[in-house]
Amino acid sequence: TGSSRPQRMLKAVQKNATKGDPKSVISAIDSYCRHKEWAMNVGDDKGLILDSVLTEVNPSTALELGTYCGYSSVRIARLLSPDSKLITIEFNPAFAIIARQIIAYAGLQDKVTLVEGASGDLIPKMKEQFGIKSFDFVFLDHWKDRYVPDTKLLEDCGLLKKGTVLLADNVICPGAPEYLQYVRNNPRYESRYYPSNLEYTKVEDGLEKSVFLG
Ligand SMILES: Cc1cc(-c2n[nH]c(CCNC(=O)c3cc(-c4ccc(F)cc4)cc(O)c3O)n2)ccn1
Ligand SMILES: [Mg+2]
Repeated sequence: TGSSRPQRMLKAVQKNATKGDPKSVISAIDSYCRHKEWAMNVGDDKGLILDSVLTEVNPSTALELGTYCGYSSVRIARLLSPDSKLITIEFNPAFAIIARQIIAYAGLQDKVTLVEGASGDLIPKMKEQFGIKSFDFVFLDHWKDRYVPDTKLLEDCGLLKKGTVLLADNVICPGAPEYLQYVRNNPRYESRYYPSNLEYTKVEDGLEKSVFLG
């Protein structure tokens, strides 16, 4: 049995990036996925939009749904203030193993808590298990058909507060049409679409930013 795509991505980071340097980890992954083999990281184009929204929000507590190999965990954690934290949820143990190593290689393990499991099971445990009152920022990048149920779950668990920013990847490709419908027609959200392209391709995609109004 050969290596997996995530394992080859980790090898590329260990070969081409500098330990403790998040920027070099991001570039190593982007270069590998653009020139060697595609992978479902948010990527460098949408990554710039993610960076700008994060800089604007400057979250103390951030949640990521869908870690994959940790590319966006590194993008997010590198921009957090000293005492701020990121909790990231990954469903697939094979992805989680790689993500932990990539996050550690970037030197960001103290800012990131990776939790393995399904979003629907873990979101209701956030308060009791991680002492979270509410999230300032949520990056939705997991199964596209979970965007709506998990947003409703975050609301019902009291994990959103006035001003919480939700940023959703892939609203065009693979697409999250029900989610766009939900946040754009809901008076409790102020939404805006940021056009871009599917990671490492010319295919149209984009991010939807939605501010929870309380
Ligand atoms: C239920 C639950 C689930 C999770 C969870 N953890 N990891 C993920 C990964 C989800 N991501 C994607 O499927 C994804 C796909 C594409 C894509 C693929 C093929 C194409 F042809 C074009 C585009 C592009 C992307 O940018 C994506 O993000 N989900 C975590 C917790 N709980
Ligand atoms: Mg994505």
